Amino acid sequence: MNTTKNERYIAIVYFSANGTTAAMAGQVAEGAGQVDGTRVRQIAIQGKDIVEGRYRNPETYRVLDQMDAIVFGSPTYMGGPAAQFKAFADGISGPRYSEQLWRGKLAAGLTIGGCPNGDQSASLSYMSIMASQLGMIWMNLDVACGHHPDGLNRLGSHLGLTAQPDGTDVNALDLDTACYFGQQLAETVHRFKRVSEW
Ligand SMILES: Cc1cc2nc3c(=O)[nH]c(=O)nc-3n(C[C@H](O)[C@H](O)[C@H](O)COP(=O)(O)O)c2cc1C
Repeated sequence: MNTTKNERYIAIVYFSANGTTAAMAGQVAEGAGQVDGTRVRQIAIQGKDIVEGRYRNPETYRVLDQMDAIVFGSPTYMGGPAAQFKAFADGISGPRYSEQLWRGKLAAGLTIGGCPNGDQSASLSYMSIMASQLGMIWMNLDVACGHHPDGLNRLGSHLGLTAQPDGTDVNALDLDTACYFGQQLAETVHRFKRVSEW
């Protein structure tokens, strides 16, 4: 990957079976891409890359090595991240853990569940613990529920993004929240880099 000094790189790596997590990932990418000098990659975790329960696509991890920030995404299944996401997470082990290769990168999480409180926070908790094991810096959602003029963060999640489908689509306010979050994340990445280079 060719990198440019002033550009910042964000990846959203997610699993989605039916497209709603993918729609949230797309909105995060949209928001992040609105910030000048930000390049965004979306990486879908594919079942075909999971062999004997472990994610085996080294290229995904190599791309993530280059990023300034990584957003982790999974639907909530049975009160936690989907098995496909966990297979990806377990595949991070090795030097990325033992040598903390992702130390100092920003991390964030997104999830979706069929219920307004479908224990989605358990998925976000898992992602934040995983990020802390890797030495990453967790980014929260800074919108007070019930106090945003446009109704963002209607589900009242601060640990990360949660969402709920409205029929087959994702609720429009949840998509707007994801777009806002992507923008905030990108701005934070640029701020962080400026401070660390100072
Ligand atoms: C096996 C399974 C378990 C699920 N468990 C939960 C759950 O614990 N909480 C919840 O709110 N929704 C749950 N759901 C609903 C999904 O999270 C929801 O349909 C989501 O939008 C799917 O994401 P996707 O469209 O990206 O595949 C479950 C769905 C499946 C298939």
